[in-house]
Amino acid sequence: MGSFGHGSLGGGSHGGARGERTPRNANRSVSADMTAAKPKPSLRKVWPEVKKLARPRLGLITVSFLIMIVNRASGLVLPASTRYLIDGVMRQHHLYLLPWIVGAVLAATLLQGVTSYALTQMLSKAGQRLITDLRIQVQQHVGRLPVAFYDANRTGNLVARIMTDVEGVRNLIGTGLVEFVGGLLTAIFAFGYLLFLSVRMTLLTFLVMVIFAVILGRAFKTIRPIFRERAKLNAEVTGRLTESLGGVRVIKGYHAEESEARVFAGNAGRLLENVLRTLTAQSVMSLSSTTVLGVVGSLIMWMGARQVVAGTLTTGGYVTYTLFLAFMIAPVAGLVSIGTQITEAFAGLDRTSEIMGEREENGDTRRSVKLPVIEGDLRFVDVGFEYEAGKPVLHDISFEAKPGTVTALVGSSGSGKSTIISLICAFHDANSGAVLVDGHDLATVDLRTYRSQLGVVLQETFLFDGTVRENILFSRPEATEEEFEQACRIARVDEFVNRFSEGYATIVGERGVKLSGGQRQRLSIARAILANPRILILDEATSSLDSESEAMIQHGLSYLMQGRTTFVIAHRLSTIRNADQILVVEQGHIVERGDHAELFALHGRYRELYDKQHGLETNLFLAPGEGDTIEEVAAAR
Ligand SMILES: Nc1ncnc2c1ncn2[C@@H]1O[C@H](COP(=O)(O)OP(=O)(O)OP(=O)(O)O)[C@@H](O)[C@H]1O
Repeated sequence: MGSFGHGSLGGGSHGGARGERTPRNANRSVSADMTAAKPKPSLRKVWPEVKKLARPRLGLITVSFLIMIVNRASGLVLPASTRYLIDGVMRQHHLYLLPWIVGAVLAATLLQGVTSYALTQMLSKAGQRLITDLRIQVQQHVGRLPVAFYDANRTGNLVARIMTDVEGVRNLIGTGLVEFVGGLLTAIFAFGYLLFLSVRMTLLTFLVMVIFAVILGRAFKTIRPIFRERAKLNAEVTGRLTESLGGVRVIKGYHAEESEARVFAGNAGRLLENVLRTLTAQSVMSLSSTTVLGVVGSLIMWMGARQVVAGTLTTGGYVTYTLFLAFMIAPVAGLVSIGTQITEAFAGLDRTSEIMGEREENGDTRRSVKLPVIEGDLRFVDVGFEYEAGKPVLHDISFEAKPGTVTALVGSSGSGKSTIISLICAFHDANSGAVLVDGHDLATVDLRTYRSQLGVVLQETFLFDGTVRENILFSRPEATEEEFEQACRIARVDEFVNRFSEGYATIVGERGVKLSGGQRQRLSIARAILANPRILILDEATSSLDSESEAMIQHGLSYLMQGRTTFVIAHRLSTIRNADQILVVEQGHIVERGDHAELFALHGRYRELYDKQHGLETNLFLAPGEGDTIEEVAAAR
């Protein structure tokens, strides 16, 4: 049971923690698993995203470009000066030129160094800041997505979305961009100068380069989908790994380490295959660029030497030409690796924009009703609900829970109890009928104003690997020390915490592994007491805690329930007996309703469940008051 998420959220604006169940198909309104194959990213598709990112940084980008022009132009002074050095100084003995040439080269090199430094400082840092901004944005957005989205997407996948996918933009705004545009600029400068030195040789070289560019374009086309697949694979591998590391107790309990290792090895192998494919493509590219270099080099040698002999080109002109050619070709060849990086960046950006396009649960324009402090009157009016189209889970559910009353939901497994609770938490919207809170349709309510009045205590307590104090204050960080201590006292957290040497500063371990089940429960009750919700959801533990813990929890719970509209997925007989109304749910219908005495006398489904459970419970060590026989209870009524 308890499949509406395992978070124990004591109020606050949190939308619900990720449950640990296997993902089932999502609500229709939410996209299916985002790892599903999507068309490849294209510049046109991600361009709006690139523009959005670049706009606030236009000043920085413009200044960087100006610096880049200076940087690249100064880099060409050295090769350009060779011609004057050979022809003027060495051959014609114009020694007076030498200091000028050397001075110019020194100054240009210095300028190049300083501008390179400035560029890296400005752009790399801007790139890293951008990554952080994006991560924060994506995380916030993901936090505001509906529960159905989480059901359809694996946790590890979402982690990859937030942490890895955005990293690629560094290559767009940061160093990748500098190298790409810088390389292009150098190539253009060099091309102009080459034309000036020899039109024929340059045009021929250009032709070879164009052919190379076409090949390169083709290669990129093949390589891009492989990169996209890599991101997907990576997310899958991380996803599975996160799950199996989190479920280590079950894995060890079933001695499934080896099969997990096999799954991981298989996944890692698929990842390797993908990387190898891109490496093959990359090596083909670098092979072709080396070939181009060789072809062009021989061509220049052939034609240049003949021109020098014929007297149409000076020796200095020839040497300078060769140097410039290298300056033109090197960046073009470098574009190969930068191109790969930029392709990766596009793939990442595409995935980021996809997730940012998911509608937030509070994003519906209908959600405009801001709730004041509510009474806690909750009504279901002919509510129908289905997770998947055509497979209704709830049918015509109608009931009212008056402020301050306790409503217990009972029924067999899979009957729809958790789904009713999910609708109360507004994790899903009703497909037909309405859920009303103090008369307001929950589908029109601003979720922040509603959820802050909702408290949830689940059997699977959701704890962070922080201190006891942090975990309790999670529901209301601004609570005073007095309020905090009072909540701990009522929930009897103080009793066990005082025995810890670190007290409230004790670290609870991931998911609270360093606490016992009963201690975790008490902690989550303190959290809910602190949140002071108007509506309280309790998902009772099925496993019996020892009677002492049980009694302690019961004490906290009965305090917690006072004056709040409470919904319990009930397993404890005491809770069921004391509930103001019991709804018996079967196959998505409420088949019986009433209090314990009425339903008990009815001899229907409730009586059947009750007898069965009571039979079970009498075989257990029970909490005080829980072992009464049916006759006693009936007589007491
Ligand atoms: N996210 C989901 N996607 C699709 N179907 C779902 C989803 N969650 C629940 N269901 C289906 O809805 C039905 C009702 O499930 P629900 O969890 O509400 O039952 P339950 O009464 O709380 O059961 P239990 O006591 O075992 O937790 C079941 O048939 C279940 O398979």
